Order: sequence, then C-alpha cells, then structure tokens
Amino acid sequence: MISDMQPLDLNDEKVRKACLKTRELNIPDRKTLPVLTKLLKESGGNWHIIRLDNYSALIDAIYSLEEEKTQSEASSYNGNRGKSVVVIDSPPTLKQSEGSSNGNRGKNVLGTDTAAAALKKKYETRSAITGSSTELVQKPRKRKFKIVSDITKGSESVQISLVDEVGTEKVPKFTYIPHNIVYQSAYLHVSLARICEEDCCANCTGDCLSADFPCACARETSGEYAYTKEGLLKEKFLDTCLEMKKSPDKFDKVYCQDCPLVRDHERGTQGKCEGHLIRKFIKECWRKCGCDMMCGNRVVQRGIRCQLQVYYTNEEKGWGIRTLQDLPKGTFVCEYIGEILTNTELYERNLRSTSERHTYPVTLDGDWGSEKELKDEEALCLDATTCGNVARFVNHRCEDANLIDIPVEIETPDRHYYHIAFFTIRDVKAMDELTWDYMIDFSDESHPVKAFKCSCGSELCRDKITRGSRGKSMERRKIVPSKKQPGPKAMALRRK
Ligand SMILES: C[S@@+](CC[C@H](N)C(=O)[O-])C[C@H]1O[C@@H](n2cnc3c(N)ncnc32)[C@H](O)[C@@H]1O
Repeated sequence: MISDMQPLDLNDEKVRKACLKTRELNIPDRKTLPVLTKLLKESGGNWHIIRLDNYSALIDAIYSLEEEKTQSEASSYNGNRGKSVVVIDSPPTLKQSEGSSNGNRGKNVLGTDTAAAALKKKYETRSAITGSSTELVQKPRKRKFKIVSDITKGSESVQISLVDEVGTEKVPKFTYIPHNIVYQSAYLHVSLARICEEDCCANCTGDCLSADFPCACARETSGEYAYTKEGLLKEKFLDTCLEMKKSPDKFDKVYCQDCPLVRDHERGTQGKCEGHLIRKFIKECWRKCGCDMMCGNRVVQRGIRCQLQVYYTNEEKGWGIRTLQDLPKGTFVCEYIGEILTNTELYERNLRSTSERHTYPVTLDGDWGSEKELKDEEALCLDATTCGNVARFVNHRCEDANLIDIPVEIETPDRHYYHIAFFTIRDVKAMDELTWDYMIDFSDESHPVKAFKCSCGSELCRDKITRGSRGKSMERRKIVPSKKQPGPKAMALRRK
C-alpha cells in the first residue's frame, strides 16, 4: 500500500520504466508523476494495473486529465463553471492495436473476461482520478495516438516503438527484417574462399583496436581503424566522407561503359555514365579474423544500440525517425536494410507498383565503373519498400542533415555488395529527427522522374531555393515515381 501522496522516486525501477514509456509519447515526467502517484493511491499500490496493456491506464489517465483541463477551461469560458464532462471512448487495447499491425487483428492477449475486467478497472480508476463530480458520457472517440511497442518484433537487440501523436495515419505496412535479403537474382560473391590473407586478420586475438599495430583489416583505411576505442567513427574519416558529399567534383570518379543508371529499358538505349565517386569504405573484421565479436573493429555488424523511435512527422514527409537519447558525433545509428535487387528487378518492380507514395530504393554503386562491363546480376540496390528495417523511415534533409551514409565492407571484399551504415555527423539531442541528405538534384528538370516536393524545413533547402529562383509558376512536383525511370538511382534517392 502506498502512503499518502509520497513523492515518487525516479530511481525506483518501476517508476523509471513508467516514465520511459510516457516519454516515448513526449509526455514529460512532471505530467506523469502526479497522475502515477494518484493512480497508485487509488489502486492500492497495484503496479499490475499500471503496467497493464503497456501502461495504457496511466497514459489514458494523463490524456484524460489534459482533456478535462481543456474542457473545464472551455466551460468556465462559456459560463458553465463547475460541471465537467469526461468523454469515455472504447478504444482497442494497446495490445490489440499492436496485434493488428502484426496481422493478429482482434486477438486479445488477455482472456475476454479478464480484459473486460481490466478495462472496467481502468475506467473506474480513470474516473476516480478525474474527480468525483464528473458525469460519464459513453461516446466513441478517435484515439489521439497509435503505438506499436516494437516494430522489430524482437529481431533487434533494442526495441523500436512507433507513435502517431497526430492520430491520422495508418500503421505502415512492411515486413521488418534486420539483415539484407536477396530478392531473387542478385549475385552476392560471399564465400570464405574469396577472403584471402590480406583481407582478414587470422592471427589477431581479442580486440584489434587494443593491439600494438593495426591489423590487415585497417589496410582499407590507410592503416588506421575507422573507429575510436569508444566505438565512434574517427573525426578525420568522417570529415573526409562529409567533404566528398559537399564537393564531389574535388574527388576522383570512375565511369562505366554501360552504366545501369542511364540505361533506357524501354528503348534499349544507353546513355553516358555521369561517373561514380570512389567512396571511402569502412572495413570491419569478419569470420576469418581471429579477434572476438567485441573487437572494436566490429561496430555495424553488432547492430542497432541506440534508442530510436518511428513517429509521424507531418502530412508532407510522412513517418520519420528520431533518437530518444543524446548521440555524440560519429555514433553508428543503423544500417539501411532492404531486399537486394538487381537493377532490372527494381525497374520491373516499379512497373508493377501502382500507388506507392514514398520510395525506398538505394543504389549500391560504390564499385560500378571499376570493371568494363557490369552484369545485371551484379548491379545491385537495396529496396526497403516491402521489407526493410527502421532506416526506411529516415527522411531527407537538404545540406544540414544529421546523418551520413557510409559504405561498409563486412563479409566480402567484392564491392558489388556492401552495407550502408548511418552515422551521426554532429552531436544530436534526444527527440531530434534523424535525417539524411539523399543528394537529390531538385533543379534537374530534364530528369524523367520528378523528385518529391521537399519539406525538410532547412534554411538551405535546395528545392525551396530552386522553386524560389524559378518563380511561383513552377509546376508542383509529383510524388509518385514515373514508370519511365531508368534505374534505382533515379528514384527518390537520386544523387546530385
Ligand atoms: C525512405 S522514405 C522515408 C519514410 C517516409 N517518410 C514514410 O513515411 O515511409 C522516402 C520518402 O519519404 C518522403 N520524404 C522524405 N523526406 C522528405 C522531405 N524532406 N520532404 C518531403 N517528403 C519527404 C518522400 O515521399 C520519399 O520518397
């Protein structure tokens, strides 16, 4: 039994967990703690009720209190002082709404009787908290928010929740996959036999970063590891990658003879390759290396460690992702995961798709141009439209985005296939949206695919600048990708 209105202690594990849940919904502790104290008092210190359905009684009670405050302010304004109304909705339990996103529609994790009893108790508790002089009106109401507690369905070592505080959008339909998967014809040259002595550090033990000399795996990064001992990307490496993005013309490019990006599938013609930057790769230790899994040169392969959340940003951009914790510069956030498709497969997939609003393919062109002819099964891209991980929600921001994509070699020295990893470019504060500059050239009017109308909000927004310089008569850009598009790069994620 909880004693009379004692202040709750955030060091208490149970209190901390409740606050972590409400913080996910942007509810500050100063609003959570008084409601939690009251709920505990009313329920005789029953934490089972508080935790039920992912803390839904607590969350609803906080929202109800807010709602009642607004209504009593309105009624006192209307001269209706003293008579407040609590609107009770009959929302699905949070578990039910999670279930429906997992194709588990309508199934309740509790037995029906238990669920009814829990809901009854929840509303009894809620009316108790909103005061005894309340009049209860049974009226259906749209939920203010949707929440899925873990979109990864347990496949990552952290949970990633999804919230919609606007309440208008459907939970996005896609299959969460934590690792890239070949769709059909992509050819990945992955085999231990291909990894020769110079491509691994068979004689290392423990942590390569603690050894006296850099191992063979540091060769790719000029004999220095890309990571610090704290697991961050080294400043110098990061700065070079940023410079390449900012001023690509200062860096070397390779040109394909038969570039998949300027191939016109319909007419069977071939355009002139615009060149591919020779990108800086991180090379991580792998299976043939002697070091262990905690080696400091294995960061991306260990997966997501940050607390992330998918949330509904606005009508224009759709869903986005934010960090729930402060992230220092150089932090690995997540990989861009999707189905591995050949250029032709993506083209055909786009022909079949009718109404995809947002687009999710990224080209793996880090090595195109290094050989005379690139076979179709080697011209690969990652498409996260139907299968992907949390990175499929990273929105675009012009110039001052806080993430950078860096190619990472892990299981094969063959650069037709590699990983794309996102790292923070600067210190990022908790609750900030994580964004990436897709490098779209908004001024390229000749391109058959119109990019989306950018609403990144940046002062340096290239689309805004282009539109400004063209005047107001400019035709609004289409969001739906054209079927005439020549290749993956020409989708939403076109390069400058
Ligand atoms: C990789 S997805 C990002 C997740 C997407 N917002 C969603 O709701 O699933 C890329 C798509 O998001 C939208 N998008 C991303 N950044 C945007 C921006 N700055 N302005 C407008 N739309 C944006 C575009 O429709 C783009 O094709």
